[in-house]
Amino acid sequence: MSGWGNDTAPEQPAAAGWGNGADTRSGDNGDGLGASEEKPAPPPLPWEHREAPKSDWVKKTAYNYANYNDDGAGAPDVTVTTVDWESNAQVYHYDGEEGDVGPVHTQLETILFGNEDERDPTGIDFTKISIIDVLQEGLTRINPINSFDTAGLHPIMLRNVQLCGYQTPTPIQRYCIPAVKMGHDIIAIAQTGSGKTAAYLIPILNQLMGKAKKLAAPRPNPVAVESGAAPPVTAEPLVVIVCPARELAVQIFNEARKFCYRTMLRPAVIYGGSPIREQIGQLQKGCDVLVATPGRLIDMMERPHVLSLRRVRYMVIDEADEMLHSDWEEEFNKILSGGEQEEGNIKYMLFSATFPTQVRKLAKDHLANTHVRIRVGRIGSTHVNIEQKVIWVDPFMKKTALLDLLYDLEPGRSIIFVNNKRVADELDDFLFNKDLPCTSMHSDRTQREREDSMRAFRSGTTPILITTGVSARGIDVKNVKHVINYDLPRMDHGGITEYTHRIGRTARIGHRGKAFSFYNEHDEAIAEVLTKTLLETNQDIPDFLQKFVPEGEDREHLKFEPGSDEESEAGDAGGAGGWGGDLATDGGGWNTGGDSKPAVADDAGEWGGAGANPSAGASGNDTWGGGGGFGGGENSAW
Ligand SMILES: Nc1ncnc2c1ncn2[C@@H]1O[C@H](COP(=O)(O)OP(=O)(O)OP(=O)(O)O)[C@@H](O)[C@H]1O
Repeated sequence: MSGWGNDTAPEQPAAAGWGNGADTRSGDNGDGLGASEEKPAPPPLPWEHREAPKSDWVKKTAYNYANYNDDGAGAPDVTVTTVDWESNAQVYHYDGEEGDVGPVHTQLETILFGNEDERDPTGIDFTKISIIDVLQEGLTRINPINSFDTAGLHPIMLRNVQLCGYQTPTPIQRYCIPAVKMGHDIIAIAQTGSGKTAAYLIPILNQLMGKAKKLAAPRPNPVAVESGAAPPVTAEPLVVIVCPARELAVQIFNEARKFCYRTMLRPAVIYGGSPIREQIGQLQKGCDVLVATPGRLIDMMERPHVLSLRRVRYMVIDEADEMLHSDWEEEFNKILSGGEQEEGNIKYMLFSATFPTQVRKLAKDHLANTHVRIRVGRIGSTHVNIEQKVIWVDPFMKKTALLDLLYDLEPGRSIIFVNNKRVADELDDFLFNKDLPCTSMHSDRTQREREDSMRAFRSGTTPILITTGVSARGIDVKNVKHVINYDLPRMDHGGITEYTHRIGRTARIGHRGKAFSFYNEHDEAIAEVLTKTLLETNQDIPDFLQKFVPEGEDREHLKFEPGSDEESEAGDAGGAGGWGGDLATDGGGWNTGGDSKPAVADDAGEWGGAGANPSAGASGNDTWGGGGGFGGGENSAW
């Protein structure tokens, strides 16, 4: 077995995959898993007989239930080596007496930013991330920054950016940093792994540098509260960041810890599943930047002595399309009205990699008329650095195929997505019994198990993570080399949007990665939009998807129709000037790269290079795109 789905020049038939449907899907090029004339389909070996090659996967590690006894509920004879909750991670403690900027704390600096020699991001391929078209709409045009050095950042913020190892702003950062400075509400849409978190954290925190004392509630040094020398305070954050998943909240909190370093701003995170009293304890030491999942946020809002939103200046909704979903509507409205502030007092920022039309319309209702909308690439597009393979695997062959794939791949962090919790448990057992170093996570697990699982995956102790969609969005783990869709997302459960988020766990910020998806006749519903998604970044189209390849003009200018799960803007494409679904043809907006081809264009040069001139492509026409785009006019999709 030499490779998986390594198929093919277009004129050659594509790899067939694992299955017994060789008659219709035969003729692979001999290096995939499927049937071919030279190499007939292997008989379905029972996986029990398969042995791991002497590969470099690390040794498997069993879950340590001794670590799990955090609430005193476990067996008394178990040695408890409690791992703390992520929400208790160390943050910079300013001393109010010291002014706006605190002194260096060498030990914490290493905890937050890692060892000095690990901070340099060399090895990242920045050329392909530069790309593409950046489109903006709104009453004001934003002049993008070209470097962090000239972005007008407070010296401490600039230092924190350098400590993170960021040398050049990503496209979304180039626009968001000045847009926040100008005081706009923002909707920002950019591909997975393109630095959206820093795109809001850096400018928002920068705006508050030096003003925290004036804006924040007076409060004692948090250390004094911790030691009991001062009474607890009510948390009155200036910034609230809401996101849909616990792991994501923790991750954003960890980013916020970095950018708050040596500032007066104190970050905290609250999320469901972990002891509320611990999180209340954190809030009562004071909090300026609060990261939260919606349920826990509302819970805390109902305890006015613990949390008040009356001072909030910035509200960020991360993974905004998910958050604006009808399931969250009630929570969302409660959160938005929780500050009871005068209109205009709070700046709203919505971020995501995907943003179906319907949800964007809803989003617009919450924002000021002066908001700006920025998008990098087609909404919901996948990144060109991800090599995507779709492999035919009959349902009963999935385990065998997975095993083969894992044995065949170069060992490295891999995420396996499944569609239900039972399958996640089952695969975890199955792979573990095959001596593969795996862990798993889903929403039925306790929060302790979820955190342990993520920690083990992040650290590389268990480089294989099996999970449901709970981890599809936002999770940023370095060096995820492979994503495997053991099950493709169903159209009624996220569809192509979920696919985009799932595979976006690899190839982040200029790295490369591979995404494999097992496909069979049950996945036909997603086939058409999946095929177009593959075509968009010039991926190989296997035989069994060939019938979904659009023809002629439609092939040249791929249209992502509304009504598909990943909504596009057919209505406003083709010159209407909105957020066109077809970057190659729509005249809307302007691009930074001087090249109006979509993300596959690889010739856009360095970040911030050719794109320095924001009027390039605008044709000096104020009504960008020829009608309705500018200012969200009537023809706009908004
Ligand atoms: N300017 C930069 N230079 C180098 N690395 C960066 C830069 N900005 C962000 N990063 C890093 O890129 C990674 C991805 O960023 P982030 O998680 O914010 O992506 P995202 O756009 O929010 O992705 P997703 O849509 O999947 O949530 C993070 O590890 C972050 O630290």
